[in-house]
Amino acid sequence: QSVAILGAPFSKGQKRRGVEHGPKAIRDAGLVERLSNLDYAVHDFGDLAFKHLEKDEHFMHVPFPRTVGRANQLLSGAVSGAVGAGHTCIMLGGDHSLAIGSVEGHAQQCPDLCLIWVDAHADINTPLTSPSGNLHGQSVAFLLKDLQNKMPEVPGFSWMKPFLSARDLVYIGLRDVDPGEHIILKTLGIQYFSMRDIDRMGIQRVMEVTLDHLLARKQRPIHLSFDIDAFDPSLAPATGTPVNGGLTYREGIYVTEEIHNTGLLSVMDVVEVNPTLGATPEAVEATTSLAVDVISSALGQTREG
Ligand SMILES: N[C@@]1(C(=O)O)CN(C[C@@H]2CCCCN2)C[C@@H]1CCC[B-](O)(O)O
Ligand SMILES: [Mn+2]
Ligand SMILES: [Mn+2]
Ligand SMILES: [Mn+2]
Repeated sequence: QSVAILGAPFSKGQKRRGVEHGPKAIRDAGLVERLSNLDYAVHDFGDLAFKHLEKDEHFMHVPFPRTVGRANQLLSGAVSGAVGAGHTCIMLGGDHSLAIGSVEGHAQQCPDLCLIWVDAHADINTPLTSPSGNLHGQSVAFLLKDLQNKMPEVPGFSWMKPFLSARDLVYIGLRDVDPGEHIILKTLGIQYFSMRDIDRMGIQRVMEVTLDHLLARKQRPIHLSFDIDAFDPSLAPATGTPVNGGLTYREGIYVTEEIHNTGLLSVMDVVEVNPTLGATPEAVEATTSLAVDVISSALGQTREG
């Protein structure tokens, strides 16, 4: 059992400073020690070195398209290499635009992967529907074959093409979905469990239906893309787009325990931890230790010893 840690100190998928410090903050919260205690051989690959491209004009109202595209091209190669070397890979963000490269690199090794997106947001805007232009809110749209006819050619992304089918994706934790995203979710028939669904069904049933939807027909590798803002802001305040009414600690841990128990977790992203946005050091520490807890749980740390 070996795990690779990949730091991705990147922030240009959104406009707030500080999320590039996420990887260091999560490591400083004791990630390597916690995973070593779980009997993993831990390979910390350090942080990727992202170049900021000089000329990188907006595409429509989308900022830094070439910088984001190039960062994801680099990340894709790194994730592909780590998975190809037989590691379970933990990608530490950085903003959620990094999921483009993380999932794409994973799919190079595991083309039949399925994707579980844990997030307050759907991150499925296209450049045409996005209210902000920020690419961290468009990541999924770059991955889906089903959206190809709705996506313009964004400069910086010619190195990749969409590969994921809508049926191979499930969302958990949605509570702030833009109108354009809602239309896409409904049109593509994407399976999602909003916070309302969690209130109605309970997290146990949500995980049962999620894993049945994705794995009943065929067992295959899981990519878990975990946005820390899926948690209630009272638990994870140090993040860029907090939304009230999020996952409890126990719901989040149950999600990752169930995913661990499939034995199929292959890559996990933990993104949008922004240590500069905590009001106090305690708020930052709460957020970073929560990130370490969910990673540990996804990798087999149990509550029952
Ligand atoms: N859909 C969004 C986008 O900008 O595309 C708009 N939203 C912010 C907006 C604030 C006002 C009320 C409605 N929501 C952020 C989200 C992206 C989150 C990216 B993630 O990686 O944090 O999930
Ligand atoms: Mn601008
Ligand atoms: Mn997100
Ligand atoms: Mn989010």
